[in-house]
Amino acid sequence: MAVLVTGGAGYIGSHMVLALIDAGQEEIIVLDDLSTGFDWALPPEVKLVVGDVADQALVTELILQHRVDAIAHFAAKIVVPDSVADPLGYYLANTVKTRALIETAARTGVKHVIFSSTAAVYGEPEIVPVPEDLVAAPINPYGRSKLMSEWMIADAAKAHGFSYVILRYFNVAGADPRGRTGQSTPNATHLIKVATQAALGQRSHLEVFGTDYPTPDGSCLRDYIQVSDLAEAHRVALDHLRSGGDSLTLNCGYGRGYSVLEVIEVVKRISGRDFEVRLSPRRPGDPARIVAGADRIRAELGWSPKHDDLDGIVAQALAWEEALGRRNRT
Ligand SMILES: NC(=O)c1ccc[n+]([C@@H]2O[C@H](COP(=O)([O-])OP(=O)(O)OC[C@H]3O[C@@H](n4cnc5c(N)ncnc54)[C@H](O)[C@@H]3O)[C@@H](O)[C@H]2O)c1
Ligand SMILES: O=c1ccn([C@@H]2O[C@H](COP(=O)(O)OP(=O)(O)O[C@H]3O[C@H](CO)[C@H](O)[C@H](O)[C@H]3O)[C@@H](O)[C@H]2O)c(=O)[nH]1
Repeated sequence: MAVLVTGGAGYIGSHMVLALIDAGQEEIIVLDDLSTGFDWALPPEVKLVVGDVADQALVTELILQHRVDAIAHFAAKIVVPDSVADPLGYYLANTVKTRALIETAARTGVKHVIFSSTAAVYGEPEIVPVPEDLVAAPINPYGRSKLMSEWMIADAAKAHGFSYVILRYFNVAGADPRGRTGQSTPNATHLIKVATQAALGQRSHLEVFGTDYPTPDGSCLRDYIQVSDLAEAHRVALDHLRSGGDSLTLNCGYGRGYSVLEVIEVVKRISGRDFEVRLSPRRPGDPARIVAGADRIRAELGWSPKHDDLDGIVAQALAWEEALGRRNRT
């Protein structure tokens, strides 16, 4: 039984590959077009195929040749403000290409699919922490592109007899505690990554996008989940499906929100470095607060996070950023 990991050379996918290896999964095939991923993010024993998830001939060949029983589909475009500027690009990358992949999976008899969805499907939820049953109402093209894919996967699973787990990630942060991989995208936009770069002097300053939100300090609230805990959620989801478990849609978060200003304070404290913070206008597409209702994944999969600690997440992000700086200098 082999697992096809699309987008496995990216940030979260490369942590999933490590989680699978650590759990003894023998055959792992990564399909990645390296648009934002890196071949060096993968251990040498993992087969990397450079290609597009929508290349149905290639994906069919990989599935049949390696007898793939499960696909973990990470490959996507992921930046909320970019999706506002380029909605058609996001619908192509995240919806149209997912359709092509799922069609290939259905035709070739793949049994299980794990899909990377997002808290962005909830939009501006009225209930926080947000439960999975809340009607999804995304407020940006990124969230809509992912919600459409969720619907396609659920419909196709019923029609074609595969099972799935849709994981709705909240804000993913941190790095492999053993330093094997981390978030490596140049010009990244994610708050914790940007703040650690500012702390290390790799950026001149950090902008806070919006201080007039209806939150305690006026900046946005997010639920930051450590990336290896998230990868472990995928691994237990795979075990669940392989042992005959039902299809599920689950939030991945800790159930606690931190504001942008709080995160910045933690980065300054943990790094011991001060940096310039500019208070700027709101960024398009940002919801004010989004925090996971986090009970269902524990109940359904027995998932038990090991890194639910913002200080630790920031320390990992700093360590990875320093390692990346050394790598880029050599
Ligand atoms: N980072 C977050 O906070 C976050 C939150 C919620 C959901 N997600 C989802 O998690 C998944 C992984 O995100 P990430 O943060 O690791 O991003 P990433 O950009 O590091 O990884 C995406 C990977 O997919 C590859 N890729 C993109 N399009 C492809 C295609 N058509 N064919 C083959 N490979 C392709 C890229 O090269 C990259 O390696 C995405 O689906 C994203 O929407 C991320
Ligand atoms: O330099 C920065 C970067 C971010 N922010 C703020 O920090 C918060 C978090 O922003 P990120 O860009 O780190 O993450 P998002 O919440 O926009 O989105 C992330 O989490 C979402 C789920 O909540 C989606 O899944 C998406 O893929 C993923 O990028 C937002 O309020 C944003 O405005 C800043 O103030 N300054």
